[in-house]
Amino acid sequence: MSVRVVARVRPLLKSERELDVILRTGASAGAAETKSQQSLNGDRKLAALRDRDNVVRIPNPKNEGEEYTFQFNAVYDADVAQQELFDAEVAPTIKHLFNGFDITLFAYGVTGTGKTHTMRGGKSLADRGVIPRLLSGIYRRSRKMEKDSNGETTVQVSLSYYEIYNDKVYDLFEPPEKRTLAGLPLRDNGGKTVVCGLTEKTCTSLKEFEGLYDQANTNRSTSATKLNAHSSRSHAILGVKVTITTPEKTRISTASAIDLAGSEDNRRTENDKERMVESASINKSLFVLAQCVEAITKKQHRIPYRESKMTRILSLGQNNGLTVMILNLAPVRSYHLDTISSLNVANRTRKIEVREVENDPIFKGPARPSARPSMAASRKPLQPLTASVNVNMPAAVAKDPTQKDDDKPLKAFSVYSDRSQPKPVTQIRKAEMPKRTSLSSEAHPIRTLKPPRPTFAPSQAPLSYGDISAARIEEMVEKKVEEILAVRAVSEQSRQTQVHELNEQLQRRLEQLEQRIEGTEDARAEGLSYLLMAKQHHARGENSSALRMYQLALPHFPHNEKLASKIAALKESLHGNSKARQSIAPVSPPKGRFGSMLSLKKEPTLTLGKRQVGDMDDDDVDRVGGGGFSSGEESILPVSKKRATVKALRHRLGDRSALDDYKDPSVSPRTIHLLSIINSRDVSQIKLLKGVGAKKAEAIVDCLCEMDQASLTTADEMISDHPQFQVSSLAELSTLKGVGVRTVENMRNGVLV
Ligand SMILES: Nc1ncnc2c1ncn2[C@@H]1O[C@H](COP(=O)(O)OP(=O)(O)OP(=O)(O)O)[C@@H](O)[C@H]1O
Repeated sequence: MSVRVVARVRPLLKSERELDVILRTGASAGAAETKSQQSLNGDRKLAALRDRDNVVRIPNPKNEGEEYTFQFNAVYDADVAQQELFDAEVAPTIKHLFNGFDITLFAYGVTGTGKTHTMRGGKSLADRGVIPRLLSGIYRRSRKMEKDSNGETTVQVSLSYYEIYNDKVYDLFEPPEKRTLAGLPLRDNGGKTVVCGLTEKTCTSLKEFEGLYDQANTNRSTSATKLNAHSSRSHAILGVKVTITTPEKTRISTASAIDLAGSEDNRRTENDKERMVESASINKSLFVLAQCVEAITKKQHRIPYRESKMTRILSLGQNNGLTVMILNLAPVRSYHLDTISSLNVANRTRKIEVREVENDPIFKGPARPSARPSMAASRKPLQPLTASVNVNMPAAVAKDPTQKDDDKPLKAFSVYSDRSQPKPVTQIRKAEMPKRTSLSSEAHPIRTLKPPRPTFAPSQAPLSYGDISAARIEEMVEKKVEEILAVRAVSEQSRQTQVHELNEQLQRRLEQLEQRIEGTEDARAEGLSYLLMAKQHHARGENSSALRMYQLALPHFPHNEKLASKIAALKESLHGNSKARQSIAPVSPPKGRFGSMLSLKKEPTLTLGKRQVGDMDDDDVDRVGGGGFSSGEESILPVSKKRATVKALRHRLGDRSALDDYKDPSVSPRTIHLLSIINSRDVSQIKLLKGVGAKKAEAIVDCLCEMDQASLTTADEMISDHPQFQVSSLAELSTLKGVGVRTVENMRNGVLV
């Protein structure tokens, strides 16, 4: 089953104007069909609840005359009440939770779009959000279940609540002063990511929950930003563990309700230093989430879950059960690009499949047959007979020998063959084969050797073969089987000990590694990431932000002269010292025989201004807000324009010289010049290239900086203005994030030498 993605458009805030509304909602052509199908499937009530719009339309930022259309499972307009959203999207998941499925509900969207309002909501009954309503539903169902079973079934609800703040995990049930610098570590446990040392509180009623939840929320990191007076500065994850115990079994399932922090465009936030760091961390984790979504939908081998704690915990596409994503949207123009970016991520998320697997119950009492066909399942156990049966053995033999039943041997226990595992069976049989033949009631070639049955007189009991009595045979079989079982038990025990020891060793190593990474190396990594951010800001010409980041890095590298002089230079530069500005300016492209950027055609900038939606190709995925436009069928682009673009591209790719250049950069001065511009990491120059806008230029520089970071190990290397990673060919250039063959061709064609 795929992730269910629903969009919710928030109403206008007091500061916003009707005039600026750019989002439109509506129904797609196939919506009616889907609804009638749902009704046919019998879920009429749910179908009625979900009988609503399913499409969001937003204008093309470059051409207001065109609209992009994004289709979701449902779309909730600004006038939709909390209750309505809950009834249609969350209430139906509760029964799955009680059937042993895990459920994940998460709110995603730009800052100030209503995620916290949706998940937590307000204080009044009508304003309550998804989370308190979910708990209310869980308690109601628990009570009913307990009542219907006359108290035989009990349901226990326990809670954990934590936040991921600056990529560190903190327990929200603990006061902030108890937090450690490194936060709580994560572990992989049977395919699930778990937070170690988290408080788990048993909670017996909604009232108790409200007390705990409200108190914990005071521990959550929130602040006022320019875009939201109560902005969440962290991702908050509430885990609701439901344990259902019946006389036979115990089943545990978990509902995770996640209020993600919102992405922020720092050109609009005017964030201070602290907010900036938070914002960088929030944006990074959301960027990783978008990358994970993209990698999953493109079926890539590597999904970068581990690059952020949030994605590791969310494990989108790896988690079992049901997942519902609520995409929160602001309807106004000031969110235009961010909204398109969110719509794209959500659109891709719809295509992610989640395994609909319920958690295994734990049975009480003796071991139950496994649901999975296994050796244990196909094997019938040894069935010991009671002492009284043993006592009656002679009597049984004394029965009328003509009766068919009497042909059956009497034995102290039955041994059944283990068909799918012939080896051990052969072992048992081998040992007893000659004797067993006489005990078998079935036709057997050796049977002829058996003394004729009628010759057995009652006085000859117990049954004997030669000198060996039946009792002796049974005794031998029993002994042999016991021996085999004992050997097996010993080897199983030693195997388990080995596995246990190995697990412990691995655990120890893991802990050491984690301590290294999260402890001592954490500080250094944090310092390096400030330097990376500084570099990225610097490349974009955002010198004051760059300075802030360098200053934040300083405590991590206190004796680094280069860093100190960098900060001094930036300070001077910001104070208008043109000399200093020159010294810290980003690396300019080499002005060699191929000329400077001045020799570039003026055309790229002009083309960019007039660029139409139809000009977008697959390489444009990250053009807007880092999220990119989906090439999927829901992002509707004018088909004729698409065709024209493809045709033009084919024509260009058909150009021999272009292909030659692609293979060998050395052949064309144009190629070398293009690469020098790219390697300059100068956003202001790169964005002038044909087919590259400011966003794409930033994405390219960010990508190069990240590659630098990957190849850099010291702060000195990081501070250095000499980039480490050099793009050396067009092929290499086409592998950068957000760039593809077509973009490269575009860029190259725009370069004039
Ligand atoms: N459906 C809605 N109805 C009424 N008010 C809403 C709705 N959605 C959002 N709001 C209001 O919009 C403002 C921003 O909402 P909220 O704080 O929930 O945003 P957010 O996405 O959680 O932001 P951040 O990511 O910064 O935490 C709040 O004042 C909230 O009350």
